[in-house]
Amino acid sequence: MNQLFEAIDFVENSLYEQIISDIGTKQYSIIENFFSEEDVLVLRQLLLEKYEEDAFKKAAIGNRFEETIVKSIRGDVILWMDETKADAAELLFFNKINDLVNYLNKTCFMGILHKEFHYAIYPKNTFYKRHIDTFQNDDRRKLSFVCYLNEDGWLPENGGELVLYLNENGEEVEKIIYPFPGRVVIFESQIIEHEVKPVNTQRLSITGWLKTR
Ligand SMILES: O=C(O)CCC(=O)C(=O)O
Ligand SMILES: [Fe+2]
Repeated sequence: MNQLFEAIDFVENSLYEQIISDIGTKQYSIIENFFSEEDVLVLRQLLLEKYEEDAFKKAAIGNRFEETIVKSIRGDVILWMDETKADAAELLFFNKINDLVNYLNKTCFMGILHKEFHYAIYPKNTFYKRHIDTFQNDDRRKLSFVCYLNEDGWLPENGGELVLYLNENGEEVEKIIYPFPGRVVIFESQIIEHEVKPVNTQRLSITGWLKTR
């Protein structure tokens, strides 16, 4: 009986269906205005406040001794988000994410049980070299999620484009994505190599991963 209720309760969401179909066919999806202008404004304000509080740590891939190597790979500054301590603006963010996750689990049996998100700032002249988002011996990251919090009027000459390296019929193709505010990019963490090109102007975002187990 419960199952019957759930089936009747289910409302198809065309945006989520588009994401599912994109990921199924090309392993990535770009969604414009996943977050409204208002949402972006509030989240950007919050990110900048936290940055000023100096809460951000230099993004690190290894230990201190590897810092020079790290800098030559990635130059962003990150702060992990904590859903259990989320304020109103962050709750708004997590509510949208959770809604999407529930839909994916219900319709595609994706088995997403965990998630992790961090704010990121790329100061001028920083970048993130070509990489894949799964660590060795850890394949729990299923979908990568990036949401851009830049100001309106972000120009291509500001740099900082996300480049996805796609395989189309055996050929490598570069998909260039500008970090326009409100835009969200979702892609298969285990498959898609990507990089962030050098930025000429501070670049703001939230990045996260939807994980199994
Ligand atoms: O900010 C982006 O566009 C991508 C960031 C990224 O690749 C990462 O943090 O792993
Ligand atoms: Fe990445």
